[in-house]
Amino acid sequence: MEEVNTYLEDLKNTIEQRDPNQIEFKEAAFEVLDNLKPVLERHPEYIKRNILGSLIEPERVFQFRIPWQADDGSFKVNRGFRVQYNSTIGPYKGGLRLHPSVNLSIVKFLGFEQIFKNSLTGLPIGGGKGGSDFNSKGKSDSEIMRFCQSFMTELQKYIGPDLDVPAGDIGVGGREIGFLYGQYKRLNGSKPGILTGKGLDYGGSLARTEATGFGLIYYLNALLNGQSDKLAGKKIKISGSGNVAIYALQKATELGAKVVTMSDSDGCIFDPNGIDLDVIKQIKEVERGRISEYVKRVETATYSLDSVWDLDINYDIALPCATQNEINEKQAGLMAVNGVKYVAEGANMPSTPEAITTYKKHKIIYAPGKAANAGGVAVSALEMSQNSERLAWTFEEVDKLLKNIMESIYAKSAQAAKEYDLGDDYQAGANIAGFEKVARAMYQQGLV
Ligand SMILES: NC(=O)C1=CN([C@@H]2O[C@H](COP(=O)(O)OP(=O)(O)OC[C@H]3O[C@@H](n4cnc5c(N)ncnc54)[C@H](O)[C@@H]3O)[C@@H](O)[C@H]2O)C=CC1
Ligand SMILES: O=C(O)CCC(=O)C(=O)O
Repeated sequence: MEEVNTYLEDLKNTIEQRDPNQIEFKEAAFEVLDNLKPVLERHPEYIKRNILGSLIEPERVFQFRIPWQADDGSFKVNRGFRVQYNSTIGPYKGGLRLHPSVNLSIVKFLGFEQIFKNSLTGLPIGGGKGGSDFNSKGKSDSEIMRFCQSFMTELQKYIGPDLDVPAGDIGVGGREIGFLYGQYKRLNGSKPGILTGKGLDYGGSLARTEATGFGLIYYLNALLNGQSDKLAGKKIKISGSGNVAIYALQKATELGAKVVTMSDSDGCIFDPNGIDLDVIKQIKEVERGRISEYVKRVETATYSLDSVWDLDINYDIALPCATQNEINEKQAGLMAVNGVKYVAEGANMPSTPEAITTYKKHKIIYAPGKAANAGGVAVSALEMSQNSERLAWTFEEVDKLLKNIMESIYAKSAQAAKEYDLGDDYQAGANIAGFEKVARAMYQQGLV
C-alpha cells in the first residue's frame, strides 16, 4: 500500500518536473494514475517493471512547421504535431485536430487518453494524436486545401498503414481528410490504409461519419439498461454542433429521447420541442454556418450567448460533445439542481476534475469520454480492416459491430468497477479495463 502510494507520487512528481506547464496533459495523466491504485496493489510486478513510467511518456513526438499561402498572397506558418504515444497493442491510432488552441499539452492529453480508449474497443490499435494551431474559421476551400497539402507533406514521413494511421477530430472532417489523402497519394502512391474517415468513393467505411455520435448513444443505452432505466422519453442537453453532436442528436431522437440544446463556440440554442436534425445538418454540414441561424428558421427556439451548461432548465441527461474542460464545478452543481441523472461524454475530457467530483457527490452517473466516445475510433479500425481485405461492408454490418463494441465497452467498465468494488464508478472502471490489457501486453513484451 505504502509502496503504491510512493510510486504514484514519484510518477506525478516526474510529470510535474518534466512538463510543469502542460495543464491538460497533467489533468488526464493524474486522473488515470489515481484510478489505477487498486490495480497496482494487486500487481506489484507492474511497479517493479515501471510499466506506468513507460506509459506516461510518449514513444515519439514530432513537432514541425507548416508553411502555406493565403488567398491574398501572404505567406503563413503554423505549427504541426504528431504524438505517437503507445504502440504496444497495435499501430498508433488517433485523430488530427485543427484549432487555434492546439499545443503539445493538448495533443499529449488526447494521445494519452487514446491509449485506454483504443484498448477498450478490443481492436488491435495503439494510441496517438496530432494536429495544428491552424484556424479554419473564415478560410476558403482553396486555403484549407493548401494548408492540408503542406501539413501532409511533412506528416507523410512519419505515418503508414502498419505504423500510424491518423483520422479526423475537431476541424478535420471529410473535406480535410480528402485533401490530406490526395497529397499523401501524390507523394507516395495509392495506400488507402494510411488514413481513416476517408470518402466512400476512395476507401472510406460506411457509418464512420455517424460512428462517434451513434456509439455514444449505444453506450448510453447500455448504461441505462444496467440501471433498469430507458432512453425513451428522456430530456437531453447536447453541447457542440459538429460531427459528434449531430449524430448523437440523430440516434437519441430516433430512440425516443428529446434533445433540447446545441451550441457552437459563439453561443447556444434551446428548442423545447426538440432540435430539428434536418435544420442543424443544413446549417452545419451544408452551409458551414453559425448555430444562431437556427432561431431564424425554427420559431420555437431561442438563442443565447451563454454556455449550454449555464441554461437553468430541468433535464435528465447531459451529453457534452464540444471540447475539453467545457464543464466546471459550478455548472456541474447546476446539473444536480436541474435533476440530471447521467453525464456521458462525446467530447474528450469535457468535464474538469472538480466537475467530476461534483457529479460523484450528487450521485450523477458519469461515463467518461474514453469509453463513451470510442465508437469513432472503433469504426476507424473497421475501416482499416476493410482496406486490408479490399472490401466494403454494408452500413448495417458496420453499425451492428459498432453497437456490439459499445455494449462490450460498457460491460468491461462495469465488470472492472465490480471486480474492484467501486460501485457505479465507470470512470475508474474504464481506466482500469483499458489499462489492464495494455499493461499485460507491455509486461509480456519486456523492456518497453
Ligand atoms: N470526430 C470524432 O470521431 C471524435 C471526436 N471526439 C471529440 O468530440 C469533440 C467534438 O469533435 P467533433 O465533433 O469531431 O469536432 P467538430 O469540429 O465537428 O465540432 C466541434 C464542435 O465543438 C464546438 N466547439 C469547439 N470549441 C469550442 C469551444 N471552445 N466552446 C464551445 N464549443 C466549441 C464547435 O463549434 C463545433 O460545434 C472533441 O472533443 C473531439 O476530440 C471524440 C471521439 C471521436
Ligand atoms: O478515428 C480515429 O482514428 C480517431 C478518433 C479520435 O480522434 C478520438 O477517438 O478522439
